[in-house]
Amino acid sequence: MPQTRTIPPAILLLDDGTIFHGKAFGKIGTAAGELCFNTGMTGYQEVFTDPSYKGQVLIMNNCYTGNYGTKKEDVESSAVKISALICKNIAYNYSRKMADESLEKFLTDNDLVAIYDVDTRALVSHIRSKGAMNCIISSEITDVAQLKATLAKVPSMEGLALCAEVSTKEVYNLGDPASEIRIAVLDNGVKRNMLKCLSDRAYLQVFPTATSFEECEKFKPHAYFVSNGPGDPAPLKYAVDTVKKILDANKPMFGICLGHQLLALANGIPTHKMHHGHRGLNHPVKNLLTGKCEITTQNHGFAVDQEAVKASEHVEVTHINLNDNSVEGIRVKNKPAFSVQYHPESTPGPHDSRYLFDDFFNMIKANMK
Ligand SMILES: NC(=O)CC[C@H](N)C(=O)O
Repeated sequence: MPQTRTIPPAILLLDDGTIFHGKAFGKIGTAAGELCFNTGMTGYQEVFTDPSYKGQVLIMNNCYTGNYGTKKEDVESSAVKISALICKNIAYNYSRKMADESLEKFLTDNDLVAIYDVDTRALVSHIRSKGAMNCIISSEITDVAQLKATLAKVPSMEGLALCAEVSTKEVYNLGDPASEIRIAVLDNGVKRNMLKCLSDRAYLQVFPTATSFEECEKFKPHAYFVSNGPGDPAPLKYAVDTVKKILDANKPMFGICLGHQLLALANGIPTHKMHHGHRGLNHPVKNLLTGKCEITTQNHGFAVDQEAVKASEHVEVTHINLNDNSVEGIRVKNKPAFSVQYHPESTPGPHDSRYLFDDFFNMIKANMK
């Protein structure tokens, strides 16, 4: 006899009052956050564990999620970081020889509340026209008034500082201590593959997000790496201060995503909340220094102000997004510092932009002479 499952219903309520009904998946419970969508067809496990997604409820645009199960190594941090998940269809059965377990088991082990059988195309269209907004999902509460009251207490992503919640609490080292290059990593919620791309070629000391420049200097680093991270970059005054000191000391610096936004803020260039962000694996970016196009992995809801970069005496745009012309990369004139808004470590995603790690190491070596 084939086993039958009883799948409890679940409800999704948006800040503007829109309701979607679906089926429960993962943990039976209630969870809330800011709605965002990712257009990638693969890489769900890496996306769910990317610490930059802290505080966000993720819609997967792909019509099926879970087809290839999950694998212990395919994570970008120690646990799932999204607040909740919305899918069209869930694959209970998976097929991949190398997989360890099903997505269902992985999400239940990670206490993640999810809903599926939702018209995700309609939901994404809604966000694309109305903009990012908070939402709540529940598979335990059916009373809409009660859900509305809980949702009203969820803070807005704008102005929210979240890095301290996902950054390392302890300083630790990675890579070969005998390496000629030492890099101080400011962990704002760093993805594992960024650390791998760096520690394959250097000895790293990884610091909690709020570590001062003076404290990092005790490691005697040749360069600084400022990582990705969740939330709004604008309230992170401590990190902006550290980046300013890195620049004042003429130390080579590479920033990714939140690290890019911090480099802009340290140069007096503001950031703003985007209408609905960029999240996916196929965003076309043009490198203005080489004239070449690269297909990039992205995950951000804030952006660097385009006009302010253009007007800046100290900073120039190096990369632009070919979909909307937004700023994708900057460099500081006369300083060894650059950053990109997208994810060159690209797990998941194409490897077109890995050359940026070569650029970083070449810059460090030139600076050591
Ligand atoms: N991946 C990231 O570092 C994201 C940066 C920032 N939290 C944003 O949403 O724009």
